[in-house]
Amino acid sequence: MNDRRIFGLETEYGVQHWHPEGRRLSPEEVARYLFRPVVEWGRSSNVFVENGSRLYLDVGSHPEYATAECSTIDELLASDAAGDEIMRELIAQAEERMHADGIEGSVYLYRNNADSAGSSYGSHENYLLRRRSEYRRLTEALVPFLVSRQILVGAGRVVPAGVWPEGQGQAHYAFSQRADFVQEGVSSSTTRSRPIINTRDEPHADASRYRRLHVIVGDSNLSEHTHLLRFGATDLMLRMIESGWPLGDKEMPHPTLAIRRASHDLTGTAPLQLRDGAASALELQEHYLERAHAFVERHGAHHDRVDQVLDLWEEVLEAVRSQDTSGIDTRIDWAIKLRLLEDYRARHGLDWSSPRLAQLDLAFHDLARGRGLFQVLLERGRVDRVIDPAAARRARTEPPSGTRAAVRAAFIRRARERQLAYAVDWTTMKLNEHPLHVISMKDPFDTSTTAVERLFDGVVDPA
Ligand SMILES: Nc1ncnc2c1ncn2[C@@H]1O[C@H](COP(=O)(O)OP(=O)(O)OP(=O)(O)O)[C@@H](O)[C@H]1O
Ligand SMILES: [Mg+2]
Repeated sequence: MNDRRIFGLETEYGVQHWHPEGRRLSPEEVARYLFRPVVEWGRSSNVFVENGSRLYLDVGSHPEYATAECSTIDELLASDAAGDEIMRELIAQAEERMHADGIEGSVYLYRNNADSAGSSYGSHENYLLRRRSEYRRLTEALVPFLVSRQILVGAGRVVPAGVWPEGQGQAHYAFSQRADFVQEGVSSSTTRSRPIINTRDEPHADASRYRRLHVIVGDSNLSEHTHLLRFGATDLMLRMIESGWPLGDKEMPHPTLAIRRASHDLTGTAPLQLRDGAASALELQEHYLERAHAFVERHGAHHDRVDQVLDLWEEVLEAVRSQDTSGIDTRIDWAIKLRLLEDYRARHGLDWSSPRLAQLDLAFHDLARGRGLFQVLLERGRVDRVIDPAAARRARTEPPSGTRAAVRAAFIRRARERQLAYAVDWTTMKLNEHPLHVISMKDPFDTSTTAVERLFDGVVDPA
């Protein structure tokens, strides 16, 4: 069994300008300010940066950072944290320029999944698969796992009255931000129909050998442990499916209904319809965890955080089962947020319908240090970390070392040292002045920089 996989995480951010009296800029205007320095050095609002990751502004107003290809979860956590840092730097520069233009107020940056206008934006996971795996079977087998996974790794949401059950229902707290926006199970469209898995076949690699699985159902997570569980458990699921490990026949005929039911039921016990019978989110996850334990016992752990993933998986299920989240409320997003809101609710005697709670929910996702509520908990040591903060700081400029991202970063560094314009995507790189010398990187595990050296030492600076 090949033990290595590529992971990547794409995060779309929400931005908002706030001014107590003056005119507030629209999110589109804010995004344009944010990307001005990017356009100045990269000549585009779609660039690859020095750590090998992609930074861009699509149509609309949600800046996106896509981590470089990572071959371990630790690399992924670091590369992802670097994205938040880059966005903070862009915010600081944008505010300076705005103030220079006479526009007062502050820019808020949110790592969440819905704005006040009711539109949703994503947190997309990417997993490398071998082409030979039966893709259709794999995605079908993954859907019930992904539908129930939100009880592990949802980011938590204050739900206003009238949302669930649809058109009615009291205000309450739910596991997931994204669940109510999901419109399909497995489909090739991302924006129009918002599926759980997007099947558009863009492997960003040798298409005869690889596929890229694009999971777009996840919430934007904040805590490193929640990311660890999200990627660690999903990777274990993929390994089990790829190796034909028996997972039982858990086909889910109505995933969009099931995902809503599971999200709005904090007990984890609401029955979700399967093709044969029904199972709750808790039962489904207990089943997958039992299978994963047996799988790891048979095949051994394939990386050094497998035991931690399995333990955390069990701890979260135990918390849901016992309705006691005190064991996970420093590690799992929905539980961290729930504790904060419950404390506030108790102190002020508030009902879930209070607008104060919806504001705190939003403030939880504010990325500003010293202001965003999750950031403050982190700074006060009330949230546990997985990686050394120094590793996250290094990842701002350094690529993950085990993938072609290292080659891309070497190319970008040398091009920028010489102030040469370049064009890069996930699999190719070239200098605009030397359009015939395209470097192709079809194998995401290839870390050889020979072609980059040949280009710069042989073509750009021949001896
Ligand atoms: N071969 C691969 N297998 C798995 N993940 C990959 C592979 N190549 C790149 N990735 C990761 O996939 C993500 C691609 O991000 P990007 O935003 O470009 O996604 P996209 O789906 O191609 O495009 P868009 O968001 O514009 O629709 C990155 O996080 C990257 O690290
Ligand atoms: Mg993207």
